[in-house]
Amino acid sequence: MTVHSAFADHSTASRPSGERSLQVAVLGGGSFGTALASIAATRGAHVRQWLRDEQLVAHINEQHVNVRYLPNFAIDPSVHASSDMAFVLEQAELVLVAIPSGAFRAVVRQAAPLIGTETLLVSTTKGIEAGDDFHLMSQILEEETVSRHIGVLSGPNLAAEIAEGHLSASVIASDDDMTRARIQQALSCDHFRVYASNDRFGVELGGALKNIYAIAVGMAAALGMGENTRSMLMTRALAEMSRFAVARGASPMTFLGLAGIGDLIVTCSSPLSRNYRVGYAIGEGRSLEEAVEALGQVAEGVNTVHLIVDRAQRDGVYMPLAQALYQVLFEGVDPRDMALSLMRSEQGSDVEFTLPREAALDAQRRAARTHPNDSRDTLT
Ligand SMILES: NC(=O)C1=CN([C@@H]2O[C@H](COP(=O)(O)OP(=O)(O)OC[C@H]3O[C@@H](n4cnc5c(N)ncnc54)[C@H](OP(=O)(O)O)[C@@H]3O)[C@@H](O)[C@H]2O)C=CC1
Ligand SMILES: O=C(CO)COP(=O)(O)O
Repeated sequence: MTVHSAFADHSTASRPSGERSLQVAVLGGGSFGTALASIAATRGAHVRQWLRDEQLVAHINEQHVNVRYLPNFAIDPSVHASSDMAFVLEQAELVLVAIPSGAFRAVVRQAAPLIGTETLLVSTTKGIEAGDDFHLMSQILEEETVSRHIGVLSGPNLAAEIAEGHLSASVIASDDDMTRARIQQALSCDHFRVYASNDRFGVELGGALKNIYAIAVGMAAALGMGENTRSMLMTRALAEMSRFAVARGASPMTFLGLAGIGDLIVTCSSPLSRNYRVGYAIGEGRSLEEAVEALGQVAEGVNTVHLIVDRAQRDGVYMPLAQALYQVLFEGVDPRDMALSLMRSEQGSDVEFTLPREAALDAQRRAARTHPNDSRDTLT
């Protein structure tokens, strides 16, 4: 097995000198949690990482490799893994939570008694909690802990590429300017940049929503659809994502940034994305269950699509791509039939923030009334 030492290669240039070390806790031993733990350590922080698998804990501490999630990369040797939550959180000033959405609340609840009002608390998870309440991860952090410094880290961040030292960037979103600035200090290094945003809700929704469309694009790729198709899907996905997020109070501008279009591009383009891989497998003819089982990790988009379609229906937000994916994944609709039906659906406005969708549709209705024989109905 070749173990690259990209983290170590970049550490010397990045480590600040003469500063008191920040105490960082990472909850979660998956690939992103591990990559972030290593980055924080190369920046000079004292890093403890919590995971529940004792064998993996021992391996990380002895071999400095996460054999399950990032087998080919050397973790900064100062990262200390443990399955003891109290030990990991003892004195932690910054806590990064990298746990899938299905287990997020339970883990945060376990950590909560050890988190103070001044602890910086950041979710890296791109999902939505199952249930009727439509809770994002940062809302869970707010509900379950007393921390006054809550943030969300999201962006085009394939963990394996970060681990390899590929130049990457992310967004820290928080209402609190000190939280944003301190996370930027703690995590930015020669191969990882961290930009700031005050639209926590928009950044978080961007990360959760793009997973849905990565499944759809993976499916289209496996079906042999071309680059025009990919581009159309991604751009219309962006329209849908921003429509949904804006209806829930986010800024449309956020979707022009790293946590919007940036993350959509990477997740819809790379077989390293778990969501893309699930879509690809389904496009090749596997069932959803087979695709998820073969992946062996969590593809958040599978649960997110269900929650988004439900919420969009209740709130009256038009989301044809998400709806179509839902029907393919859960109602047995053939993806090719679905593609044709989408091609025959309404053609509204390109960018709704310049030409509102209703205005475009209204003009089409008037044209259809005054020139009924010019073309087929575009509003079917
Ligand atoms: N991987 C990536 O490229 C990126 C991921 N993200 C986001 O970050 C989040 C974390 O991702 P990632 O690091 O890849 O990890 P995963 O989503 O693969 O999660 C794996 C970690 O969570 C632990 N875990 C799962 N269920 C539980 C539970 N019930 N109790 C305790 N621990 C549990 C796993 O433990 P065990 O091994 O014991 O099951 C493992 O340590 C994801 O939600 C993802 O959306 C964001 C950017 C990039
Ligand atoms: O969020 C990611 C990249 O930014 C990783 O996506 P996946 O969860 O699909 O692997």
